[in-house]
Amino acid sequence: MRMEKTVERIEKIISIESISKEIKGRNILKNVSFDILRGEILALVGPNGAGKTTTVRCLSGIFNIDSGVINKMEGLDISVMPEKDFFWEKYTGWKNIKICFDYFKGILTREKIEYYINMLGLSGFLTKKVYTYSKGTKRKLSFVLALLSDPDLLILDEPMSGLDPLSRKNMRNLILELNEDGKSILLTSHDLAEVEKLADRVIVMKDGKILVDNLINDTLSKYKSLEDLFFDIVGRN
Ligand SMILES: Nc1ncnc2c1ncn2[C@@H]1O[C@H](COP(=O)(O)OP(=O)(O)OP(=O)(O)O)[C@@H](O)[C@H]1O
Repeated sequence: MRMEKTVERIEKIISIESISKEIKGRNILKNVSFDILRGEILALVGPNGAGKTTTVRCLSGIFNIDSGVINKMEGLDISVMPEKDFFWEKYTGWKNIKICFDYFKGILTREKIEYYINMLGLSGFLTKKVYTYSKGTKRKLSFVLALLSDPDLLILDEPMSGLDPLSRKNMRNLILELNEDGKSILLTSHDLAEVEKLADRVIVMKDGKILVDNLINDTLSKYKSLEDLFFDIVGRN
């Protein structure tokens, strides 16, 4: 994980205390607790079905929690890039951006939006209708839409799925830039090499529970890579 960065580890912007969520009679989240700290890039990893997206949905208010508490700092602006893209598919990329831009009353300048679009290599696609986009291009548009509210906390649910290697690198650089500009970031990913490059802290989930919280370089240094640690911890539990 990133060695060179000093994160202010004091200010909790979100505190999740023992949340549980049942869906269709199954306990999907079981007493999940963790904090999100200002200025950090926090990654949530875990096998398929671990409960990462459910956690994100509880945080963003799409799901109500059955028990526990989510304390958010007052005035905190949160934006979510959902796992499943949501667009007006019959409109062009530009029109989708315009609708969200107007909704957020143009908080971001046009220059800034164009910068994001160029960083992600999206400019050539925006005059085309969204239903014609590939999976990766949709992810890039979804990312831009999530940025239009200029949030304090950006929640990215598998932002890089379907992206080619160059697009991944560009998105990674943009995430790092956004973080340097002061945004806190929570992301989920299956790409552990990518997580190692991005995250300040990693949480490992499985079966609706947290196996490891606060995974930082000290713990990781005992392993060759985050992937090795993941196989060890997830395999044992
Ligand atoms: N709407 C739903 N109806 C029924 N089961 C659901 C629903 N949403 C989630 N689940 C179940 O909850 C569990 C956790 O799913 P979730 O999508 O949160 O996991 P995940 O860690 O994000 O997985 P993945 O890595 O595959 O995206 C899974 O067993 C899933 O089948």
